[in-house]
Amino acid sequence: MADTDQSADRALIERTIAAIEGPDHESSAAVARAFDGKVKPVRSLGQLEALAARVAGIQRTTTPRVDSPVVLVCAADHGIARTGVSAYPQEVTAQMLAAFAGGRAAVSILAHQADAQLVVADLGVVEPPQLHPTHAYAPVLDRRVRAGTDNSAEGPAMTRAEAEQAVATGIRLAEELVEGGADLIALGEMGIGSTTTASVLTSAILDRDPARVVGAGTGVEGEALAHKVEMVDAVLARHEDVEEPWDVLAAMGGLEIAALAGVALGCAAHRVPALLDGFISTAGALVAWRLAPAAADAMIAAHRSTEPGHSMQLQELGLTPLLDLQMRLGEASGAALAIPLVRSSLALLQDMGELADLGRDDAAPDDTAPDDVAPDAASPAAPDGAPPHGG
Ligand SMILES: O=C(O)c1ccc[n+]([C@@H]2O[C@H](COP(=O)([O-])O)[C@@H](O)[C@H]2O)c1
Ligand SMILES: Cc1cc2nc[nH]c2cc1C
Repeated sequence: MADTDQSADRALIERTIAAIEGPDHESSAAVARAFDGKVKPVRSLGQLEALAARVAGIQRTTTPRVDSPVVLVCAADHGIARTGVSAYPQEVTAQMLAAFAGGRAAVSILAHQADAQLVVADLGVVEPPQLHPTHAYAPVLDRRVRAGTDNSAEGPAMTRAEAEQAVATGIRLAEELVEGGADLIALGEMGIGSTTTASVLTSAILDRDPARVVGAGTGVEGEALAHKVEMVDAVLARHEDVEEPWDVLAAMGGLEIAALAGVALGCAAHRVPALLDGFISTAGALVAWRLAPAAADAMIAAHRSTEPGHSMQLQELGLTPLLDLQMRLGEASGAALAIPLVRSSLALLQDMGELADLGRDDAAPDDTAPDDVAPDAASPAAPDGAPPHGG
């Protein structure tokens, strides 16, 4: 890559991080108060009220809207996948890209149900998919940084310049979507072997025991699961001296996770809610938070994946998931499912009647404090100290 491209990537990343101003708590509080005046018992819409208040804070308006949601699936391959850590072979990544584009994958159906546009971005699948005219349901954007990462148990997954390029590519994707009118972006991913990479990053960034972080992924059990934990241990041991966040990302990978970190940063800078899917998408969110803690204020957790590390990530980011359906599919399926919930919360805010109009004067208690209604909206703690690999 030319030096000029590299410095353009760095400048974009710096500019984006500097533009993140955090949520508007006054808009959140105003929305919470507005809900207290609606025709219902106070706080009876539970998390839906907090959800609308959070979107209001992110969009910095008392009239939040989600009219043009986009489901973005970032895809790439992982060198570590060739060490027997997944229940499926690597070529499935490219095959699934064709399935997304053909409109028959789970996320194709769920994005359609949610009236959301599906966009797929190839950050570095080993063999790009063969697409035909019938693959017209969703575009597959060529944003390839390289053809898959290297095996992180043997060396760095990628160079630091490639990690920066992948993050900058994610920022550019978010910017293009926002320029095209997207007012919410659902973050999803596809890549065989990615739960191993996400486990490595989560263990490193949160300083957790890999044995407690690693889960079944696509369905590894028994001895295969023990081998997966050993591989995560091996990657962490191979890079035990790496601490600075960018070096952690480059050493451990992956390309789509780096891009999703960039998308999360871009969303935060452009006041667009980033609706997180499962364990791998949230690994991208964790990287974004590590680079810019305030980016977490623009995130909404769609669901809780069955991967044990996902709950650890969400806790650290201060996020309460909207759904818990024991899903572990990825590809933005859980995020797509939560889009109608977000829209419903905003429709309730906009269209419900007022208790006052019923002639009641016990409408709204005057003790409403923003912290009461949006437990989720509190800023998560900035990463403190210098955990191993955490920088
Ligand atoms: O989102 C999740 O929480 C999730 C949990 C388990 C598996 N996945 C999906 O499965 C793939 C990774 O699983 P694996 O076993 O190959 O590491 C990848 O394509 C993900 O989209 C996703
Ligand atoms: C078939 C299949 C579909 C997926 N979608 C997301 N990750 C996936 C992994 C596999 C194996």
